Amino acid sequence: MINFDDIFKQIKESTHTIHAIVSPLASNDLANVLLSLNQAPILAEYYKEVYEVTKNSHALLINLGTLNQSKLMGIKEGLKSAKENNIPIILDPVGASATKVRLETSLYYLKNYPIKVLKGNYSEIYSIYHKKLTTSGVDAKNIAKEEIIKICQDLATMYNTIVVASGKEDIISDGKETLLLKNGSPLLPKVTGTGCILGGIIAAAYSFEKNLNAIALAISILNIGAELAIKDKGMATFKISLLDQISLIDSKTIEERIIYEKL
Ligand SMILES: Nc1ncnc2c1ncn2[C@@H]1O[C@H](COP(=O)(O)OP(=O)(O)OP(=O)(O)O)[C@@H](O)[C@H]1O
Ligand SMILES: Cc1ncsc1CCO
Repeated sequence: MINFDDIFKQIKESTHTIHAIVSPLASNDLANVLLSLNQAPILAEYYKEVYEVTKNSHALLINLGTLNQSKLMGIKEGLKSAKENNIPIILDPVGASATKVRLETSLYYLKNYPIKVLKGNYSEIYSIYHKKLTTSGVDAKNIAKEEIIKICQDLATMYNTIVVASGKEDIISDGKETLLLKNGSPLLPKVTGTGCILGGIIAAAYSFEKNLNAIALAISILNIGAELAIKDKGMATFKISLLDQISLIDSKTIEERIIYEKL
């Protein structure tokens, strides 16, 4: 049984600054989730201030959702600052399976910066590994879980990072240890930006403890929150109830409900 008591207590009792450069689509929910977990989100992305903001933060989350030129200039400053000031970088390669520029950008960041956590959905992780878009033939929905597990393990070793592949079952691997998490709700992929929110929770948890357990806690906060949320009153109520449950959840509830395998 994983014990989340200590890390959950740290998160709830001390506040870290999480610098998040994310899609505007998800930014409000992500910031509110971090606030509800007692953390301090900051969403600066103007290239002239990004270096300074990252330097004063405990983690930098880079999310490629809704890219544009000025955002890329900001991201470059954030990555430079994180590398020079030893701030952990969490990369969410949104859309790396869909366009060449997102895939190439993700691969460039992985090669040139110390990415501590790479978190994508199955398609994104598959595309990064094979350096190939899933729109060009492969249907990532049909990729066997076993194949994605092996990809996570290999990518983690190749880039000296922790890899998270999100989906019906979530995979976490540092190349040596691998966890498979089985909580969640089929309604989660019906709310846009839940993967982006997950990136924010992972960035916060990882800034407290740099290990697989922190990531497992982050995923469980979202997925068990979704299991507890109201599901029979429509999607808007589900989303609000999900945010409520995330703000109310405790480590005991997570330990009681988590379903996982150590591979
Ligand atoms: N079919 C499912 N059943 C249960 N949980 C799921 C399912 N699909 C996704 N999830 C959960 O939803 C969360 C988001 O994962 P998902 O893979 O949908 O991210 P994403 O594709 O990056 O999302 P988005 O693009 O909307 O930000 C994760 O916590 C994951 O475990
Ligand atoms: C729908 C969508 N479009 C760009 S980012 C995003 C959120 C899912 O990651």
